[in-house]
Amino acid sequence: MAIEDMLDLCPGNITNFEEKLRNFYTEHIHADEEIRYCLEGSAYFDVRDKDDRWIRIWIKAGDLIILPAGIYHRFTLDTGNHIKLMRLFVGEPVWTAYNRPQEDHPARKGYIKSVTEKVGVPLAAH
Ligand SMILES: CSCCC(=O)C(=O)O
Repeated sequence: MAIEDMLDLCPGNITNFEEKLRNFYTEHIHADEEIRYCLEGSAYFDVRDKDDRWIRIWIKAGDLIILPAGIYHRFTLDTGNHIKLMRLFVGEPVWTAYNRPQEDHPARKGYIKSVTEKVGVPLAAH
């Protein structure tokens, strides 16, 4: 069963806006895929490359982003200070964030395993 909700993120629109943004920008993983469709505005999702350097992804209206369970990431608004996102879930919505380090979390282990299998060599993957 697929479920969706809407997040309209801008100052004044959300209770505890600053705290939410601080949490989104703290590096973390989720136990499920993070699926987001951008309807308005823009923002950044950051993920890590294999050398643990940040890769910044700028998403804008019409973009869909899917982050696999267990991948370290963070999120922030850009200077437009607004994004409207559809959050899509497979099954019950789960958005619990587990802050880094999470090397023993099952989702993290699963992510490392899948990346290692795809690349064909063991990776200290991020
Ligand atoms: C505003 S959606 C992206 C932020 C995030 O990573 C989360 O939902 O935990």
